[in-house]
Amino acid sequence: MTATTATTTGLALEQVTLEYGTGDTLVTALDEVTLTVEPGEFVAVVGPSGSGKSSLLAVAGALIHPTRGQVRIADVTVSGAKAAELARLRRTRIGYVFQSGNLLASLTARDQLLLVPHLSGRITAEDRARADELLEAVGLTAKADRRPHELSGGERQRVGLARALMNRPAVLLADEPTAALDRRRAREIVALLAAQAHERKAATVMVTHDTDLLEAADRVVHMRDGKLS
Ligand SMILES: Nc1ncnc2c1ncn2[C@@H]1O[C@H](COP(=O)(O)OP(=O)(O)OP(=O)(O)O)[C@@H](O)[C@H]1O
Repeated sequence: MTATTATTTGLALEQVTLEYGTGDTLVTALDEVTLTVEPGEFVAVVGPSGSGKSSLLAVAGALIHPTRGQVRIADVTVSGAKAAELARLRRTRIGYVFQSGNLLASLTARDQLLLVPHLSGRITAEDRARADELLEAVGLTAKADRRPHELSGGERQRVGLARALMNRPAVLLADEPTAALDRRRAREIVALLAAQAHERKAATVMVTHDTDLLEAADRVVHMRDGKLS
């Protein structure tokens, strides 16, 4: 097994199997999935409901240990890591973009971003500069002081993307990031995600069931019954 382990500073899943339950209730959510995503590469995972897409992201984001197989995130082998190391890995090397932004209602757009360094300790001048740079990158400089209810769905999702980039993630994971958006805004967010993945060299995986959104991806992989093709 070690001889075939891929080396990448991005994301590598090697023959990953994830099972839920046991016996009669056993579900194989991921079935020997192998996937390598290089830094700066944008991979779309498409597949029907229940095919294992969210399970793939949970494993790739070090949220769930696979039943079998290896996951490497930015050169850290997840199976060998202790809980504290995994928590640090999630906080410092992985960015998540959620379906509907997952913003805190009481915080301005800028403060949503500054919450990331705040949770790791303290906010530095460099963090403030980075937050402003990221808000500019997603086209929200003029709306940095607005709270979520003062932003459109697409704008909220842009804030979610900028927040996911705050910790300079090696791995960027997006779970149906366009679910709450109309077609035009969905395309805009995916284009922005692709551009940021490339520019910031994040190994990026976007899960979607929308085959209209695949043009922006460098690579498309299909998931069916827990298997990738
Ligand atoms: N905690 C769990 N316990 C038991 N089975 C689960 C659990 N989570 C997911 N599953 C099962 O694992 C399989 C894959 O689920 P998963 O959520 O990864 O699919 P998905 O492709 O993301 O689906 P959707 O597009 O509907 O979100 C499904 O059969 C699902 O019912």
